Amino acid sequence: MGELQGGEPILEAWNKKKEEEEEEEAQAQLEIWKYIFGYVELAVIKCAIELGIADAIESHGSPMTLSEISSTLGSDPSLLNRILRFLINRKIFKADKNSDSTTTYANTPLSRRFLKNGQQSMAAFLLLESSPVMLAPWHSLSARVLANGGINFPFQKAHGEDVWGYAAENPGHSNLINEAMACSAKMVVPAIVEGCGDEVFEGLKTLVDVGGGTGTALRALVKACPWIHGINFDLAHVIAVAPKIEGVENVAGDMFLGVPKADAAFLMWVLHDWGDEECIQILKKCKEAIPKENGKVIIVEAVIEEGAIKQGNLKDVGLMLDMVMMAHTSFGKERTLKEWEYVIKTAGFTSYTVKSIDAVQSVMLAYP
Ligand SMILES: C[S@@+](CC[C@H](N)C(=O)[O-])C[C@H]1O[C@@H](n2cnc3c(N)ncnc32)[C@H](O)[C@@H]1O
Repeated sequence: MGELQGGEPILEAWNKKKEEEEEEEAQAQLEIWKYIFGYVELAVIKCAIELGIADAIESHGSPMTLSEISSTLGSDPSLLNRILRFLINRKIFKADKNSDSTTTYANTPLSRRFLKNGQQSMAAFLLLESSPVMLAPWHSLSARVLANGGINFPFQKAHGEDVWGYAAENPGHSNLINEAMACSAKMVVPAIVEGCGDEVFEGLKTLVDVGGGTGTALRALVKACPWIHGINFDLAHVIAVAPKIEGVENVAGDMFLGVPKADAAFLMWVLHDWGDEECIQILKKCKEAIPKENGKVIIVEAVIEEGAIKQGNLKDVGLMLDMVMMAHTSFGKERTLKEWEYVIKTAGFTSYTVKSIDAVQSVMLAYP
């Protein structure tokens, strides 16, 4: 009897463990397909953007039937039906049965991110990441990891030069990058202004956006803070196609050689493209460009922090971006707060603060 009483909990624990293992096995068998066919989502969404499905529904102004969408797009209705079925299953579009039993298709907040234009459009970003140029380097990621300190950069291996050199020589790809960055800038700048705009921008007369692309971030910033004169600073091939924006001056140059003088320097999604040594050089050039007494460098980047600053899904986006940096740049990476502190302090800044905003990135203010 004594033995049985002692044996029961052991048996129970053994059964529970077995059940858990079986559950994990079943889950793994389900999840594995997600990874095997992971590319399907990206490819079908790219197809939907190229077809202009969300745009067609949006300009129609109300939900559309399959035949209406397919005649607007000039597409094969049965193939389009299968594309829509896939995207509806992922809740990217919505389907409703009407009283006359016809089905109509509508946009959702998510499908509106795939409109070709508009404040919330992220279509250009998806088209960049799914372009053959950006997909090719992923095939050499393992070679990069095995390089053991040797030079084996996936982007160079695929295209013969780094991403910025390639962009300078391929205007089509450069445009894709500029448009993708503009999508993200349109989303992030309002989050910065809302999250900590007073502290960051008040009192600034001039602000230089280093690696500012075609000026989308400054366009939004000078609109929100009209007392600021913006200097949009980027490589010559980017500035050559930057539009004229009221309150913003376009300046071409190389941030490793020098940065135009201003009350503050703004660096959004620039430092993550570079290794520590390069970040320190860029930050030193920014420090030379701002006043010693009250200048600051505004760094807008993800902070990969173990649970502390950015939680949940946004943390996962930061980790995905880190993989993107590994595939697309030579030494770029997403950094933990400790790693940011290292580059900021080594570049000669005496103090810094970090603000969390409603975006993948946080705002770090570095003071000389
Ligand atoms: C990832 S994009 C970020 C663009 C913009 N800050 C944003 O967040 O939308 C990096 C930018 O750095 C620019 N860049 C790269 N090397 C540069 C250099 N040596 N000097 C100035 N800008 C550079 C690129 O042309 C590109 O516009």
